[in-house]
Amino acid sequence: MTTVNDAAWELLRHHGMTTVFGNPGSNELPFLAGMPEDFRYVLGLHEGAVLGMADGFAQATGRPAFVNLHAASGSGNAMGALTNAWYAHTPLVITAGQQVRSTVGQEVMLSNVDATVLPRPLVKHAAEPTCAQDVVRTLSQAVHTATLDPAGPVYVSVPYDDWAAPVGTDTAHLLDRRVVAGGAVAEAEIARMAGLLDAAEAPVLVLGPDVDSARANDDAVVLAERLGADVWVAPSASRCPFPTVHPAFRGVLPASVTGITERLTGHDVVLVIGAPVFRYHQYDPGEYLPAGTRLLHVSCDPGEAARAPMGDAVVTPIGPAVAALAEAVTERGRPARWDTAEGADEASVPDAGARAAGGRLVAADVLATIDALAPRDAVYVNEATSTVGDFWANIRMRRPGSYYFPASGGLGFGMPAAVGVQLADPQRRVIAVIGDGSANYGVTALWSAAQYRIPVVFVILNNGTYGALRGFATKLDALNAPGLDVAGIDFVALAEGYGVPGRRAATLEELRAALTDALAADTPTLIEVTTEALAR
Ligand SMILES: Cc1ncc(Cn2c(C)c(CCOP(=O)(O)OP(=O)(O)O)sc2=O)c(N)n1
Ligand SMILES: [Ca+2]
Repeated sequence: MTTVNDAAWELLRHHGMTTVFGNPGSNELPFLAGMPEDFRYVLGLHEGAVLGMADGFAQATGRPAFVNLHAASGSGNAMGALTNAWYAHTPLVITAGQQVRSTVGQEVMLSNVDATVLPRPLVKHAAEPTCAQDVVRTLSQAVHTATLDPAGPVYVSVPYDDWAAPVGTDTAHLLDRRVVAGGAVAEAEIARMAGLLDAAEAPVLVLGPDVDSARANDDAVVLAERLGADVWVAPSASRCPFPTVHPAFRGVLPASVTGITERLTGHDVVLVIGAPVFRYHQYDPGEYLPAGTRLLHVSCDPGEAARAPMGDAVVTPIGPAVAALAEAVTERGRPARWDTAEGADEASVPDAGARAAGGRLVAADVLATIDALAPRDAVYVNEATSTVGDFWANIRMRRPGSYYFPASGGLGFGMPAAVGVQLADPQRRVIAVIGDGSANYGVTALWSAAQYRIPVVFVILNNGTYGALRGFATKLDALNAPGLDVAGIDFVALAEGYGVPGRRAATLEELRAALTDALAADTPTLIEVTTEALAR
């Protein structure tokens, strides 16, 4: 007899989802007991780490990842990580074990009461099948829903007595379904936008994470070069959609209304692709756009397009849209200003003696040192929040899939996501730059990195404080707020406790030596660097 469990694994294999990121409880064991030989289970010690690893893995592969969590308590632990996956448009199928169907109403131990309510509003869909024979179809629906534009997480709760039940007769149809989005670019709208761009005196591009998710970076370069347009990365950047060594690259827009308006002044048409308009952060009301500037918005997400406070938007798949726009606009020739831009592709190796006040290393110099030693195709996972500006000013990124940052700012993404990205892409070295504050939200990922020999280089920038919050406390006149310092944590001891060798670096020489050794190793390393308390 074919059971629901047999058919579920068959469906996951059909979709190539043969890696299970999980942390089990008794509710999950009847499902996991049937795991076939050709699947691998990646255990995370906290569900936030499990989801972060799956998020990194899915973003790096561009394919849906499979997660198995424990009932309500496990799902609840993952909610913080889910905020990032939701805003990153990450395709995830998150399953959670439910108590025996007939006992949930009594709310016996480990009942996930109102299971489909718990993950909302951070999932595209949440379901608990009404009978065992609908489990496999529900999982099939989850895979397609997670994958269709805009991609995103889906949650399925399954009572554990369903797995042994006989599967329904219709399951075979699910294995040969093909479900694709229209994909046809909105030709007329793209043509209209191309016309407006051609007529513009000084167009400018603002590119977001979905350009990198669609691997449309090269077409974005063609579009910028044909238009002779400078390129900004959209604010609160969670991906790198454009090579930072290209002379058109101007940096990341600040996450403030007035800051963005200032940077866009002088441009009569702004084209935003693959990002919401905009992911503001600090509140400083002002004019959304410079007077006379027109904003055009290309998004794969109807929600983004509908809720924007300004601009004309078209909802369409990002990859084909960038290619179509690059094709449609008129070639203007390379602007002279690009040729005077200093060579962006030379490493800036800092003076070895550079020190901040108090003798601590300057974060920018640490980042420049990492950049100088890293492979040209290194992948970075960044979660050091007060030094994001230093990061983008010092780290050169050339290829798609080079940068990941928590898309909703939910900390605890960095270390787990770095493990997931490195698992997805063993050909490229992953370097995680993590603040000492952020590290504590995802530190158990070190254990998974050690257990599965996933060679991430974790660099902890230890300034002993929640630096970004100190920055906000100044802006918000709240410097007497408590809870802003995290002094005295020994990350080398923590790392070694989880099985990852640790090195301390108090000078740039020590950092260079530790980095060189770490990059030569095929196992994970943690390097703890003591840095200045606030970015310059
Ligand atoms: C899960 C979670 N908890 C708390 C915060 C609040 N928070 C916190 C606690 C920050 C400080 C991070 O400190 P860090 O040491 O990682 O980096 P910096 O010192 O460079 O800011 S930034 C920020 O938004 C958050 N974003 N996410
Ligand atoms: Ca810090």
